Amino acid sequence: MAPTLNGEVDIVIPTIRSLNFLEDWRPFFEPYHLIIIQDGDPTKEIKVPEGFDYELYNRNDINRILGPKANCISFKDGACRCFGFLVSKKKFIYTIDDDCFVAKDPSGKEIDALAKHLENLTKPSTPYYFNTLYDPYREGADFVRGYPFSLRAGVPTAVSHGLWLNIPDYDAPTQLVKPLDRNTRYVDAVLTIPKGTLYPMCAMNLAFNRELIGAAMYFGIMGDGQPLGRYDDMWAGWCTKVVCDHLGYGVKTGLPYLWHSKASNPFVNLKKEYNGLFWQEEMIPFFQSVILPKKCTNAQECYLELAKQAKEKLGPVDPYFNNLADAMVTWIEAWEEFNAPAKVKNGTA
Ligand SMILES: O=c1ccn([C@@H]2O[C@H](COP(=O)(O)OP(=O)(O)O[C@H]3OC[C@H](O)[C@H](O)[C@H]3O)[C@@H](O)[C@H]2O)c(=O)[nH]1
Ligand SMILES: [Mn+2]
Repeated sequence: MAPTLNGEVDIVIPTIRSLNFLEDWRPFFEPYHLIIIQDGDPTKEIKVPEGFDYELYNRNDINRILGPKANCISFKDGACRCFGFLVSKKKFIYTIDDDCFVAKDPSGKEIDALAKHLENLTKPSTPYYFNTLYDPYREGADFVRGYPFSLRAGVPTAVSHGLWLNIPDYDAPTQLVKPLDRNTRYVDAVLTIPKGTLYPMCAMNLAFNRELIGAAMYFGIMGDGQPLGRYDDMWAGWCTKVVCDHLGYGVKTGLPYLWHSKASNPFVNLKKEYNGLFWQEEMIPFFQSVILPKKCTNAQECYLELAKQAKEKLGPVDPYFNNLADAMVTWIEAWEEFNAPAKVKNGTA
């Protein structure tokens, strides 16, 4: 188990509701610093349970801190969470939704999701050759026969994507036709997503190495005033995976699980994600075809190149993508304002 890295971790929570869920996480989260992004009406008071060390930002704060660049941070969408990624100074970020609670493993033991994410992030990934016994660095497992020794050191892990029991993260059409579906299947595995493969990244239980990939973990312009919503984490997932593949970092998915307690309204969701259901048939082939030049040697440089290609290739699909590409550039400008560009070479920050 990874050591407690509480000096190197920020927990980022977007919220429009109450933060009572933190009581459930208190044993695991109390040693850590929270960055709370209050979305929606800034005059509404958000109560944080006693005993937590936190900073809280509402829309007025975001506008005051970023000035004109604030227009790259979404309003009335969970995508606002990436402001927390921007202002953090820590090496690791864990982001969690406010309707997610502590899950139990099949033995009935409470799952310390954050500790498992930190373990995932501090152990290597294996994107170049699939290990059929899954995570080879796990206690009681290893590389199987036929696995090349030249690849057994693995690569640095940039993203740890956790899963959810109970309410599954379905898109609106699926949720509308299968409202009673509950995820009861606990799969005891952590997989490295192979190089060249994209995946639908969900932000409700997500951790990443901010120094390696933070600059590319931008959640786009979604929600209020935008023709797209609920594709914030999808866009960030596609961008970060392409950047990780280029820079030689790994992305893991699987354990840890948490308990997703609440289904959002599928009718509201359908309106938010409607364009995305069509556009994803264009967005995904775009990311599958992206080639980043060798001169891009860190996440910021890769991301600016991605913004350029997204404007060229997706702008003709809809003018929204021109605005999104511009917002990606603004994000990097803000990122570099807040963080002296981390010159990351060979995966060590
Ligand atoms: O306008 C908003 C709406 C929500 N939030 C915060 O975002 C978190 C997710 O919200 P919620 O749990 O209601 O939505 P889900 O459909 O379950 O979430 C999925 O889709 C949206 C996101 O991508 C999310 O990561 C997915 O899990 C929650 O903390 C809300 O308080 C907001 O800030 N502004
Ligand atoms: Mn939810």
